Amino acid sequence: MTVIMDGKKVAAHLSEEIKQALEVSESHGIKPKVAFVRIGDLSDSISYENAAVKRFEKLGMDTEQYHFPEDVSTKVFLTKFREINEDYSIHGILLLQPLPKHIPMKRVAEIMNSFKDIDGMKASNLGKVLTNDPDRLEPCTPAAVMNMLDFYDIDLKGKNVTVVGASAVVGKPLSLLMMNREATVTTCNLYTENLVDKCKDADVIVSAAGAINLIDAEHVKEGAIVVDVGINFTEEGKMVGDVNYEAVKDKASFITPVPGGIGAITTTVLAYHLVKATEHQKEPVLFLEK
Ligand SMILES: Nc1nc2c(c(=O)[nH]1)N[C@@H](CN(C=O)c1ccc(C(=O)N[C@@H](CCC(=O)O)C(=O)O)cc1)CN2
Repeated sequence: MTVIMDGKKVAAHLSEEIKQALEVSESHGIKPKVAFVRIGDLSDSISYENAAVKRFEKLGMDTEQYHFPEDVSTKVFLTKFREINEDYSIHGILLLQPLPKHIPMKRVAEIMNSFKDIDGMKASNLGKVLTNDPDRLEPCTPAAVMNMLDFYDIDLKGKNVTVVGASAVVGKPLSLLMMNREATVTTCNLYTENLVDKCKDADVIVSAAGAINLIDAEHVKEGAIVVDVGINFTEEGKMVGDVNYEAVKDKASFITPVPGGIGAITTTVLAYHLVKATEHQKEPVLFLEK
């Protein structure tokens, strides 16, 4: 019998922890506030931002949205981004990705204070994923995958994991998080030759490549755990993942649906990171460190 992993249940569990932490913050007179920063109007970014705003408001957190036109100059954008970063009333920043090609991600990341980096995009936070330093803010989507596996008591130690997708926001940090749990990880991308061969012996397959129906029954061994991180929209506007869910679901022992799987946890992890970020910023000495 396949277990359908329920992202809403995991998000509800995490929300309870957030509510308790918010009570503590509020007792110190602090209300966490997030800034969403988006350049351009990519539909993926808009959907993510809208979903996140809804989640934060539901949890009673303050939000502020900053939108820039696609052709904003680097100078204008970096000046404004610096101001947002230096605003003491803002405890966390989510920069919607991808950025337009002319905006240098490296410079934006350098400006961002590491304690406001609630999606773990800075090299300093990603480095802590590599060294397995627990005092970090990690990218939210990989963290959501780990939350899901933990909630269902899935131990990765010794497991063969194939991660499909090697982006800096999902695939690469997720591979590291799983290696930190002593899994044997193979990281693939859309150009990997013989993807079926890389997947068909895996105990766990995670797809985060952003390609509809990339993972089909032939990729999945009987009893494998299948985690679908893809968020894609069909021409009819329906949200679907990377996995051909109907073809795979009876072969898998555990599977995440889309919607209602990893995507349903990600924005709650983001809110959890905002609470953590706010905690750090109560300590002025820590906050001054970059
Ligand atoms: N800084 C970042 N920007 C972006 C990221 C990211 O991880 N960091 N990822 C994408 C995410 N994305 C589309 O590509 C996307 C994610 C989530 C949603 C959404 O509607 N989520 C819903 C629930 C969905 C579900 O149940 O699966 C929610 O959270 O309520 C839309 C798009 C974009 N940019």
